Amino acid sequence: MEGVDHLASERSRAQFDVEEMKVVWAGSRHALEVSDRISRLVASDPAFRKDNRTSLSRKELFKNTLRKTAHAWKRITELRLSEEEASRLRFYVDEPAFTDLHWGMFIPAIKGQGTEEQLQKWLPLAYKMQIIGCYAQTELGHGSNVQGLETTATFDPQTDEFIIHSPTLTSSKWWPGGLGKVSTHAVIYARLIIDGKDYGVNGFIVQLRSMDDHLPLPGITVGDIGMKFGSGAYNTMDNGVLRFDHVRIPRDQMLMRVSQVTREGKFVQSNVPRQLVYGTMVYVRQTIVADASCALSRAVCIATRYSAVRRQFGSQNGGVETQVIDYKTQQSRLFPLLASAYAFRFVGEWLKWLYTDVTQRLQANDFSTLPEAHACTAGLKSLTTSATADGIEECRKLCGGHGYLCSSGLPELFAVYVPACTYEGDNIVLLLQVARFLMKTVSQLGSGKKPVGTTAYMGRVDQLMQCHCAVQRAEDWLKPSVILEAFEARSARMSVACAQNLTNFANPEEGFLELSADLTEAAVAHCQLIVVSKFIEKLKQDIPGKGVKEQLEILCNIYALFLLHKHLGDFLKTGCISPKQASLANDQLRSLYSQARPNAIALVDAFDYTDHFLGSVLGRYDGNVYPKLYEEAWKDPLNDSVVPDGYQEYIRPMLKQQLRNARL
Ligand SMILES: CCCCCCCCCC/C=C\CCCC(=O)SCCNC(=O)CCNC(=O)[C@H](O)C(C)(C)COP(=O)(O)OP(=O)(O)OC[C@H]1O[C@@H](n2cnc3c(N)ncnc32)[C@H](O)[C@@H]1OP(=O)(O)O
Ligand SMILES: Cc1cc2nc3c(=O)[nH]c(=O)nc-3n(C[C@H](O)[C@H](O)[C@H](O)COP(=O)(O)OP(=O)(O)OC[C@H]3O[C@@H](n4cnc5c(N)ncnc54)[C@H](O)[C@@H]3O)c2cc1C
Repeated sequence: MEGVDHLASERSRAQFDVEEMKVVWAGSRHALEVSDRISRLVASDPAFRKDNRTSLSRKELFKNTLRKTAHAWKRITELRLSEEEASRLRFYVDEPAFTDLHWGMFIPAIKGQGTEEQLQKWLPLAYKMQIIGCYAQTELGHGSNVQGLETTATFDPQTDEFIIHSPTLTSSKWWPGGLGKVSTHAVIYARLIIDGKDYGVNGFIVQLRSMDDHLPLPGITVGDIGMKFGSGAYNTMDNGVLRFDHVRIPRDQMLMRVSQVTREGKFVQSNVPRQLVYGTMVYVRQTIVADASCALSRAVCIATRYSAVRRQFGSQNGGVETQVIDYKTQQSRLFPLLASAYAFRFVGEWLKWLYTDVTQRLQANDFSTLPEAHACTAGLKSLTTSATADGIEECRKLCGGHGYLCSSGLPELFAVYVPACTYEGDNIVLLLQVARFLMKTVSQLGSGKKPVGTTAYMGRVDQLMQCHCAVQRAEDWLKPSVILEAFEARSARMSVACAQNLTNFANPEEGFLELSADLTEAAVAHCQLIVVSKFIEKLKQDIPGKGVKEQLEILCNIYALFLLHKHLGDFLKTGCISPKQASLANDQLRSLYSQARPNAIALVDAFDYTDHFLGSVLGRYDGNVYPKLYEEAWKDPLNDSVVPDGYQEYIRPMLKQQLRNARL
């Protein structure tokens, strides 16, 4: 029935103030106001319609994206939206596009690695979109191994230029989003060569296309790399291939904050660490963590609402059947994901703070926290994107058969999201970076250098190697100190075990390769500890609103105990908890699911997603699923005609043949 809220009774069961929870989710009252206003603006604009994406051809899809991005830019300028509002608008338009890379990587790369003069020259053009840029680092032959990039930038002292060249097929730039068909400029990464000497990989601004007719400039070959996973999905993006044939650019187009090349061709290293060349990746990894909570919460919102609508079995005396959300198995799959969405939100907030802090320190030439910022952004990007990709797929299964329909919104969400496990650093490669950081931390423990920040707990390693979990009753697992100690002990013991095993190898690098699978597990344990501890820290804040803090406490405990249950092997093997304590944790978890159950719908309402943004018949706010699913099916282009195209050519002759055979 139109206009009826089928989930009203669910909403009436909520034991907390949903409006206040919306503020917590958004980060502040101001952020909620902006987000709410902009999401409604996008939802009410027919130009941002997105329900037809899966039936468009690649060319139509791409042109449609160009139209939407142009319309979005028009609205941003007409309404004079602030940077924050404009970024929310792009978010709610919900279509991967070249603008993600322009605003998300090209501009940050210039900001982070350019000199003052370079910022003055390039940023105004980029901010007004008078140039459109992308981030061209990855090549056909190398993505993870940035030091293995082959594109060269050779300094020519005669003309005061760099000659950008792709010496091999594998040196072709491959993957950059926005490169294939749109970008006029790129920040490219190439090996700096002066007088035959290789100074490693640096960033350069290169114009790719003419500002008059958009044709590639001389010496440049550029195009799209082809269709990607899923229909619609990430195919709105023109991931590209790019080759240079001795393309000349002025010397002042090398990004020179980290290192400079003088007019005489002298290489000068600033007093900033070389790793700042990788700075844009640190920035984007941090935004990807925040984005993980958005993608996961969206899938969870769909699966939770649908689980309350869907009924199967359990009818007594002709009464209504059981809502599938009431099955404990459904709860044990769904509620940890709901809790993870909140956990990732808060760790994302914290990571943003860490990133801002490290940026301010870098400006004051304090580089001391850079290794930690790198390890945290790399590790949390890996942890949250892997969990989110798996979580979206789990939500699809939680919705049964209907979850497989594009109209559920889940297949497209999954297809758009999964590359996050690969881009901006393959998740395993990133965990190995965390592992290196942990091994370094452990190796320095006796040296008097006290571990700080997220590894401060390693400073109590002696105590953590000995401690015994104090849990005697299931309720003891609700104490934050108990949870923290278990996670700290597990992480410390796994890292120390790896460090000890490494000493069995004469060559530490060989040892690192041999033990890399164990090392990634230690890295995961450390990153999970960060997420759990930041959730617990969040709960120490003053959180207003009836019942809001209590709900968050339930979610925090679900998150931690679910992880404990999932990684029981780690906790038992390292002797952090006993089998009896593991079973008490499980009892507590079941009880927490029961406490979360009446609040589940309200907890996903707190994400404040419009039906337009969710793009899911199953996740509709009003729960009016069946009539809309039915309606949606008839909109499929296959149903445009009752008898399909191809009947005369293929079906009819086959049927006739069968008839003839039968008569014989
Ligand atoms: C809310 C809305 C948000 C929306 C968000 C949207 C944003 C837009 C998203 C758009 C979508 C897709 C974009 C995708 C873009 C890309 O994929 S760009 C390409 C990304 N590529 C990678 O990530 C490559 C991964 N590889 C690397 O990062 C490095 O090569 C690697 C770190 C793996 C290894 O580098 P090496 O140089 O070989 O380093 P090591 O020898 O291992 O280490 C040397 C030391 O440097 C330290 N290090 C390494 N990286 C960093 C860093 N980034 N920052 C600081 N420090 C770093 C490392 O720890 C070593 O330190 P040590 O010597 O041990 O002290
Ligand atoms: C949708 C999408 C958008 C992208 N956008 C951009 C962009 O805008 N700009 C850009 O420059 N790039 C972009 N990329 C490229 C992306 O950053 C790389 O694909 C990514 O960094 C992974 O590198 P790779 O492809 O070389 O993977 P590989 O490193 O070749 O990975 C292959 C396998 O090898 C494993 N492996 C690799 N090294 C190690 C190791 N040391 N130890 C153990 N295992 C290892 C990996 O775990 C993986 O299983 C994009 C990629 C995708 C999919």
